[in-house]
Order: sequence, then C-alpha cells, then structure tokens
Amino acid sequence: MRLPIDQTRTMSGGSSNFLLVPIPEYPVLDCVPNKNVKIVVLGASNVGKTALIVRFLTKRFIGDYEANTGALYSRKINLDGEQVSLQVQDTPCVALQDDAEGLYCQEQINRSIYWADGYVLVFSITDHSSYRTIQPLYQHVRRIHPSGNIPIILVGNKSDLLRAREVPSHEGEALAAELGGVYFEASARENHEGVHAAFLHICQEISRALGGGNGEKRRGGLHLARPKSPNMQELKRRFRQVLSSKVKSSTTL
Ligand SMILES: Nc1nc2c(ncn2[C@@H]2O[C@H](COP(=O)(O)OP(=O)(O)OP(=O)(O)O)[C@@H](O)[C@H]2O)c(=O)[nH]1
Repeated sequence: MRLPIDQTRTMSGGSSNFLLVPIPEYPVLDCVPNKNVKIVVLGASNVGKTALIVRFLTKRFIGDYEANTGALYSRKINLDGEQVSLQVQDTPCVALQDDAEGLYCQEQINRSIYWADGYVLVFSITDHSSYRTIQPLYQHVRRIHPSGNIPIILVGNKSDLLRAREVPSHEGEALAAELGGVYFEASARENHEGVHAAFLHICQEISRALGGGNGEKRRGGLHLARPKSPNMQELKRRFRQVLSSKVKSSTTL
C-alpha cells in the first residue's frame, strides 16, 4: 500500500526528504529499557512465606507476621548491573483438598499466578504435608500457564529447625528437578544469605526469560513487537533510482 506523502513524512520524523532520514531501531519514546520482574510466593499455611519476603527485602526477621491477606511489595533493585523494578506478591495459604490431589486456592491467588513472571514455591522442612502441597500447586500454576518455560524455585524453609525435620533435603532436590527448578533450603529466621540467594536466582531466571525488557513477555497477553529494522538495501536502491532519474532527466534536457 502506498501512503499519502504527508504520512510518509510523519513516519520519517517530519523531514521533507524521507529517503535520507535514518529510521530508529525503536520508537524514540518507547525504547527505554525498564524491566519489571514480578514474583509470586506460594505455599501452604505457616510455612514462612511472609517471613521469607520480609527477610529478603529488609534483611530482618520479625517473628510474628499478620495473617496474610496478600501484600504486594515493590522495590527498585540492581540486577547484574541493570536497574530493575521488582514486585513481590505475598499470598494467602493454599491447602490440599480432601482427596489430596486438588487445591483450595482463592481467586485472588489465581489472579496473582496469572500476573506473575516467576514462582517461589515454599514448604516447611518441618511439615511434610506442606511439602505434599507443592506438586498440586505446581500443576495448578501449569493450568494457568499451560505453555512455555515457567521460572520457578522450590524453597524448603525453617532449616534452622533440624530436629523437627520431616522432609529430607534429597526429597526437596528431587521434587525441584521434577518441576524444572532449583531447590533452596533456607531459614528466614537465622540466615539472610540463603534467602537472598534463592530470590536472586529467581530474579535472574525471570530477567533472562523476559529478555529485552520493558513488557516483552515470553508468552501470550501483552507483547510489544520489536519494530523492524529499516531495510538499508531497499533504501539505497530507491535513493539510487531517484538520483539516476534526475541524471537522466537533466541529460535529456
Ligand atoms: N524457626 C523458624 N520459624 C519461622 C521461619 N520462618 C517463619 N517462621 C515462623 O513461622 C510462622 C509463620 O510464618 P509466616 O511468615 O507468617 O508464614 P506464612 O506462610 O506467610 O503463613 P500464612 O499467613 O498462614 O500463609 C511465624 O511464627 C514465623 O515466625 C524460619 O525460618 N524458622
């Protein structure tokens, strides 16, 4: 389709000679990389979801946390030298249904799962039933995001309570491998480093999955297509055509 001349001028930045104006790789105003990393933390009751988030963001362990209604925490972080906007969604607990296959999961959690780019699945090493929640929870996430690679980590929290351990480390590792993620054993109570390493890993995974940043998502939904590069060969050809027609017309005169 041939555009009216006024439109071709607008596309090339208002110049009257649009053939000579370089077309930028990105639209000038939309191109600032501004990666938004969105994480949701999921797990059974009392496993330490809130404690882990608070530990990661503030380096503190408070001890008593309000029953969770689903707080959203936002921070600007520096991830491998890049300024990134991080959002961490805390969630109310999920619970296994009586048949131990399905899940009781509030609608609010489904929305968070849909919204997020990556998942921190938490159980407590002192509570085997919280561990058994993870597989159905993962299946639930998969139903909401059926295609593509889902960045995910598995965290066995409360590793300070060794005497009360009900889930051996190898079970955590095996499950994480099955789900395609990495297993971290952590203690929100005693150790900031372990918690930090776990969150850093998921942030890096998400950042990789997001690629170029600024809303370029790996799956359906919002997808900002990258503008095509100008076809330089074509521009040169058309430029030569214009020049040669000018030369021809001057020689015929
Ligand atoms: N010993 C120990 N206690 C922990 C640890 N993390 C959390 N807790 C305690 O476990 C309890 C539950 O912690 P929360 O962070 O509220 O757990 P939650 O998963 O958000 O709980 P819900 O609101 O029920 O979903 C609190 O009493 C915490 O102090 C830990 O690493 N070690």
